[in-house]
Amino acid sequence: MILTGPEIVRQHKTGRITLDPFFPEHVNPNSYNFRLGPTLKIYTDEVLDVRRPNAVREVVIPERGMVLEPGRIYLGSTVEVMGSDHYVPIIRARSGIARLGLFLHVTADLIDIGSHNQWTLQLHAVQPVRVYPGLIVGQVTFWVPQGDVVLYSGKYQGTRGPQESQIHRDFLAHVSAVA
Ligand SMILES: Nc1ccn([C@H]2C[C@H](O)[C@@H](COP(=O)(O)OP(=O)(O)OP(=O)(O)O)O2)c(=O)n1
Repeated sequence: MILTGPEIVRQHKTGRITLDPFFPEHVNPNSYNFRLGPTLKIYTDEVLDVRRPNAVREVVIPERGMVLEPGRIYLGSTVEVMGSDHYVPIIRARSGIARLGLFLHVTADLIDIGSHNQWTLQLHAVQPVRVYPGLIVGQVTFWVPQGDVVLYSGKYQGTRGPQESQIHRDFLAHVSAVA
């Protein structure tokens, strides 16, 4: 079951949903719009490695905008700190952004219950597209879970701004577990 816009507002008022900052005009019929934060991280190596940390450079998106090129992943983040201990958030692009061929995430739309963060966006452009800091790029939906709730306590908890992949930490833990 997905929450409607008015129900998102109600649950935000009671503190069961975090949307910070909150703007009433960002409420949609069944989602809440979020904005693109001011910084992007770009991997500097051509070949990425799941076993190791991958170096990034950080850029600030100028007010005049920045063109995202195809063939790269740009890690951005939401301006808003969002989350819920009661509902499952799923993030999507706004359709106006999708209609320009800009992906907001690369197959990672699911947010854990209990993840209260500025979430990381994996921006991927089909053709060159100019973006601006604070652009209203995406929307978050909230879904009613069924079953016992276990709150997220993973490696990205408490983060702010774009976060590069930490999957190498899993790999090392896995290797030492099976060795
Ligand atoms: N596009 C996304 C998707 C997820 N997240 C955040 C919120 C999620 O609760 C957290 C972890 O997501 P996953 O469980 O999908 O990722 P991992 O399994 O890699 O991380 P962990 O081991 O911490 O669970 O990352 C994010 O910021 N941006």
